Amino acid sequence: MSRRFFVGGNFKMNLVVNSVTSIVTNLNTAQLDPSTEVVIAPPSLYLLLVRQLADSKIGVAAQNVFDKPNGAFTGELSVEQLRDAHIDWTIIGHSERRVVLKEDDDFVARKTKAAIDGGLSVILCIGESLDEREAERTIEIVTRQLNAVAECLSKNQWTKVVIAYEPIWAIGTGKVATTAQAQEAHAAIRKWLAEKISSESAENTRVIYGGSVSDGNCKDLAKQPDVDGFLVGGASLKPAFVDIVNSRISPPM
Ligand SMILES: O=C[C@H](O)COP(=O)(O)O
Repeated sequence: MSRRFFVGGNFKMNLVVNSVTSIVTNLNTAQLDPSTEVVIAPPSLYLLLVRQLADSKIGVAAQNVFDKPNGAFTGELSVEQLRDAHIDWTIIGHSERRVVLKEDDDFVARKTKAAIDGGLSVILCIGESLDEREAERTIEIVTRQLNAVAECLSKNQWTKVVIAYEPIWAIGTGKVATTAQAQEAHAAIRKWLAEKISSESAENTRVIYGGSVSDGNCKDLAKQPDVDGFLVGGASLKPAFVDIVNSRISPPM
């Protein structure tokens, strides 16, 4: 399999200068599986600091970006500003922004296009609510979310996207999807890539899982054939993050 395992740490609206410095310093000195791509997403206030502190092997992501190039958009950051700060990644469409800040599929798609056109790589978050899962609408919902982005992107741009499948009911709840639930959704997303985008994209676009990933459940999830990594929230603030990055290597005897 040619897809490089990917582990993102989404710090969300947590940490202050001292704690963010200590987390990044610890990551710099930790033994991280070199075959795993690691990208951390601090609050925007700390992007410059984290980019300066973090070892070059650790990628840095914004948690969001705006779809306009510049202008009177109070509180927003542009793609150009992120690039200027040597930030190569952004998360887009996290459910906390979709639900709390009412970002719809079209806005998420426009931001994804602006980010990729401007040279960023994107961690594109999709996922269903508990009601939607119970109504067996998971595939319908993630397909709708992906179709909106597919309307905006050219087929070859999907290599710049990491799709993060994050069932909303599993985020921050301690209620992780079972390995079977995760694999089923990921396989459906890969099928969508094959049918809607290209066989090349189905082969190369990474589909990662997010939602209560911990050092206790990551190994089994990582064994699933269509799980190419994780987007980690709460556990990315803890030493357990290193174990999640290293989830595909056995602990020393
Ligand atoms: O972006 C990360 C996800 O929202 C998962 O968060 P969590 O690991 O705290 O459940």
